[in-house]
Amino acid sequence: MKSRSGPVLSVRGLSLDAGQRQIVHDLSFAVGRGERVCLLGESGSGKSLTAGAVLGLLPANINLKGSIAVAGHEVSRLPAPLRPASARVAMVFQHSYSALNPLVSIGSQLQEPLRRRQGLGAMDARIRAVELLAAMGLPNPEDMLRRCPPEISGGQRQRACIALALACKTSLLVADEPTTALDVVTQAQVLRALKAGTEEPDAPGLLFITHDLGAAAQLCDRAIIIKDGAIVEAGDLAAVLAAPRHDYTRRLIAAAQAGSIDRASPSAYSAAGTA
Ligand SMILES: Nc1ncnc2c1ncn2[C@@H]1O[C@H](COP(=O)(O)OP(=O)(O)OP(=O)(O)O)[C@@H](O)[C@H]1O
Repeated sequence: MKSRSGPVLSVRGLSLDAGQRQIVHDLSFAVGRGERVCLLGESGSGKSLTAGAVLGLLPANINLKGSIAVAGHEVSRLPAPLRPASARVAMVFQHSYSALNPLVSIGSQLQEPLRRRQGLGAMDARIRAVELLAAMGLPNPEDMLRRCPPEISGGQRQRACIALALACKTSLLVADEPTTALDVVTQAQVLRALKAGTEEPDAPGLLFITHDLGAAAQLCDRAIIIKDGAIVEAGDLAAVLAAPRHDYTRRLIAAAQAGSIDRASPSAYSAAGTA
């Protein structure tokens, strides 16, 4: 899917260090509205810290250089709570429990941002909450509204988290390893939910943080491959899979083929040059 307007996220010359230790080096990339971009790399390559910088949630000991603009606002030095409403970023975490209050019903948690951020009245917020849960492929969304997070499965909870992120109506959604804690069938449901949620006409751009090339291939339009905190390759995901230019990318593809080829886009993988 092509970007529908100017970038909702523009990262320029981003470097992150922890004192003497340089962790992320001079990253530059952009995400357009409605575009799904993966930041893909092995464990420890700097993906989560990059996501933290975009979200305004960096640990206190990490220093930042460079520029991050969300919906046109420069936010690199603004922690999340100080950002203007139009530059807020919604987030889906790996562990769905950490994003939800276990004692409050899914319906109440969903309706809160629909009322506060979208200005909907009680009745319209309830209708929209049901629509969002249905769009996530959740069975019996009316019933889901009444349930509390511990009363539903992990995959259902993660899809409720995606609905909650979409209810915030931000221009950018960051999902950091949202399928890693789930089994293969549930992963596919969550990836479908993310796809559905980012396909509406006014959908947010998605930055999908993952080490799982198979998951990225099912969801994303464009890939940014990161190794040791630096971009080694970036471009249209199908093109990267078909003709990887960097040895590291070839290794990621080979590892994905060896581990989970059945989950990935078969056409992309059959075309992948994995010398
Ligand atoms: N607050 C911190 N202070 C110092 N070093 C840190 C800090 N947070 C992370 N690091 C280090 O920075 C590097 C990148 O970490 P990061 O969490 O961004 O990697 P990642 O690619 O997201 O890995 P994973 O997929 O395992 O989460 C790692 O070596 C990590 O140990």
